[in-house]
Amino acid sequence: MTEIEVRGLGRRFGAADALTDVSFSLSGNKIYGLLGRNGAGKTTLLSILAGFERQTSGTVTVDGEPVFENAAATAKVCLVRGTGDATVLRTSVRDLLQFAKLLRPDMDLDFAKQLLERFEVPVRKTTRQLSHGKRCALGVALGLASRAPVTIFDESYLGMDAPSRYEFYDVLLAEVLEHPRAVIISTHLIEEVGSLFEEVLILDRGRVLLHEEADTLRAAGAAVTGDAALVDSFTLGLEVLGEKTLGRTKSATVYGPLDERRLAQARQVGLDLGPVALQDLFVHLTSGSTR
Ligand SMILES: Nc1ncnc2c1ncn2[C@@H]1O[C@H](COP(=O)(O)OP(=O)(O)OP(=O)(O)O)[C@@H](O)[C@H]1O
Repeated sequence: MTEIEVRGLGRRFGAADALTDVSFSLSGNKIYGLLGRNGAGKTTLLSILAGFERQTSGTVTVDGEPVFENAAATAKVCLVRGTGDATVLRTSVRDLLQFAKLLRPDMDLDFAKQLLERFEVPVRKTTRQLSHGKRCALGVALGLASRAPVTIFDESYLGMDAPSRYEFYDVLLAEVLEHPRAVIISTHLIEEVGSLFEEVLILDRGRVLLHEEADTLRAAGAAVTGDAALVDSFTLGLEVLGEKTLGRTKSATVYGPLDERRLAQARQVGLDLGPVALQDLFVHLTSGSTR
């Protein structure tokens, strides 16, 4: 079971801080969701985690080993970015697989080939000749087949069409059951992929805004809907993340645990209580925080 420790991490680009005092631990073979608005620092963080770039301050360790320029640690991490780093190559997909196997001896080449068939990636074409979506699928296939103890997908499947993305989610779930490992997914498709997350980390302007078990997070809020006056009285004293009013009906998103007394109160006055989607919580927690 791989342990990732990030302590006081900072990354500066010129005069701007992309990451500031980021600290967290990821412990266990889980699927982690990394969320954050555009420019929040997700790619920067993941690139440092994978040893692709160096931090300005702080430490990042995988199983106690610093990552940067440490082959033993970086071998444990496979980062698939965007459309994959193979996009610039003129090699055929088939040759690229052999090359990937040389770099990552743990890679399951047969599994990679199966995935490419499943995603209908033509192996005779060069990576340059592939469509954007097929390049994404190639990156995803290499990441899944890498069997790296820490496998990271940084918006790597966004270019794939919906059926292919759902295939990816299915394969990912089956794969982590059969070969447990830590998987970090950075995404803006929260509604689509959020149900896979076991733990969620939200970055906000380069800082950790929240790090929570996904179930705790989902249970941490509620959508309260009903007569506007009743909703107002029910939510008095609660942390209200957002409200929508349509005529006399109001829906308020509250954040924080609702005790039995509150739940009974809601039922008594006929208010409707629903779970809050991860995406809604994310939008509320990070609204107004771009840079
Ligand atoms: N090479 C670089 N030079 C200068 N600034 C950079 C560089 N890379 C990232 N940044 C800045 O660091 C901040 C974080 O960028 P990053 O790409 O990590 O965010 P992100 O959360 O991945 O965003 P997105 O969701 O838009 O992909 C941004 O303000 C960005 O402009």
